[in-house]
Amino acid sequence: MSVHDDAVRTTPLVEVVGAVRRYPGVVALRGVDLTIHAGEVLSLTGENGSGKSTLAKIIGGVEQPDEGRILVDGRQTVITDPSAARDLGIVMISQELTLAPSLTVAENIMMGRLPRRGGRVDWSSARRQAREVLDQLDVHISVDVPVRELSVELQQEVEIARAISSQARLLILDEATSSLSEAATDRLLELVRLQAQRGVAVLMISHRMPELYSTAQRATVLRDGTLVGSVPLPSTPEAQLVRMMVGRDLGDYYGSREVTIGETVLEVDGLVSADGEMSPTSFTVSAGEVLGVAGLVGSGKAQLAMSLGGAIPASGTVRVRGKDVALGDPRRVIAAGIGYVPDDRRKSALLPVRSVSDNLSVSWLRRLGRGGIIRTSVERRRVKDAIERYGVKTSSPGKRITLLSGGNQQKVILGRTFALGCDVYVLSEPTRGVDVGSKSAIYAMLHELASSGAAVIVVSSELPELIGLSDRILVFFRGSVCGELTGDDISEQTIGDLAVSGRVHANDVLNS
Ligand SMILES: Nc1ncnc2c1ncn2[C@@H]1O[C@H](COP(=O)(O)OP(=O)(O)OP(=O)(O)O)[C@@H](O)[C@H]1O
Repeated sequence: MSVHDDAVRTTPLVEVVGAVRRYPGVVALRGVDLTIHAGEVLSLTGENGSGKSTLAKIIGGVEQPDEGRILVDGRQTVITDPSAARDLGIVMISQELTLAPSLTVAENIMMGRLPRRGGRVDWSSARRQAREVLDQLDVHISVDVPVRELSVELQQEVEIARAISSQARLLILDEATSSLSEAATDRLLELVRLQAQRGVAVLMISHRMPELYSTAQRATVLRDGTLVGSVPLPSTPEAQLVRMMVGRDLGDYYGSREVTIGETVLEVDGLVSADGEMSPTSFTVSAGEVLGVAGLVGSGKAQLAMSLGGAIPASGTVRVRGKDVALGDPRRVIAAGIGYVPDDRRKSALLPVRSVSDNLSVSWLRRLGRGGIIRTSVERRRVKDAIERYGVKTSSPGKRITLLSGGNQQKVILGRTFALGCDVYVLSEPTRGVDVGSKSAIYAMLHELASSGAAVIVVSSELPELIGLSDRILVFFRGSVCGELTGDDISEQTIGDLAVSGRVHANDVLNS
């Protein structure tokens, strides 16, 4: 008998009964129940804004329910704050990093439970324990460097190391894999399975279906703050789970369009990123074409998007409809007709203290400019149209953007960029954090942009998405393009081989 079979017969580790959470203008949870047992991996799924993070925060002590009860080991409990949750063995890892940037890796991992000897902190033991847990995660960094010197991905790994080493009884992962590389994601999921075998309960929020199907034993589905139901995994077909989430069949998920490739719109010649991570790169993209860009983390694909979007210094030639684009300056890049969506929305795309409305209109105003004279009624209508068109879930256009759920923030960024009427769109990880239903709507919009004559570049680490959308795919390996695929040559196998080794293996037959 598995730990899971055992678990479901016993008292749940955590039980939420009738949770209600209201925010100004929105009821995020409307009486939701959830149970999770020791040794179980439970996936919490649902569309953007359906209440998943709110429920996770209630269990993690970050938010208090307005109504409802929480039972831990069958006993009613008030989880007043995250430290009370930690005392109960509940540890949450979210997308927002909670590390102390000026402290070292070891200090962060061991924070709050530094080993002592003779009344003093035993630093050598602390460093050794931190090292051991990083080794488990296969993360090879010095435990003595301050966390602020690490990349976002490595910081996320330190966060995970801290949670894993804290002897948690319930681990909550709120889209914890979204900024991890493929390899790091695989390692984390393996560790999740291992923790569950040891009796730890794991509550996992992710919009990536393959992750849920490979790791969770059950899915609890929320829609608009209500519980739709719980189903076993992996035996529940994906289409059924999606229907529970979005309330309808998604049909032709990636969509399609009549591909009419027109004249060359974008010419890239010898483009090099100043950080040296991308070697000279040349290609063209035509009107009506969707060009996919694949590659592992660190392959140079992110530098391509950032260089084209003006987010990092770069040299070489980029032309839009024959006109040179000034590189390294986001404003001039937009003015030259390139709409860019970066992958790190929190850092570089949002105006965090401003409203949904301001965040939607910021780039229109920049592009339309006209001395800053825009009639507010016109702008209000544009904002309202964009909210409807892109399915942004917000109680009002005046709501502060950071109070929207993560996926809805992403839809605002895409919406404002799509509305620019550019010749070229460069979209880096466009559907990160976006739910399945909205992904499908975004794919339809990408087809629409291409059909209307734009040249679209999609940089993505999700292969099914790239394959479903692209007419042609460039694969990066160690800083350069190592392959260009079209038609039947496009497959997960060929892209994967090129991305990992820079070449196609003998058993992948390429049409030459
Ligand atoms: N602090 C807050 N103030 C106001 N509204 C909030 C706040 N936090 C969340 N909300 C709203 O509550 C609803 C549920 O948000 P929540 O973040 O729980 O959704 P989610 O299912 O996790 O979405 P996603 O998949 O996009 O992360 C949304 O409408 C959101 O805008």
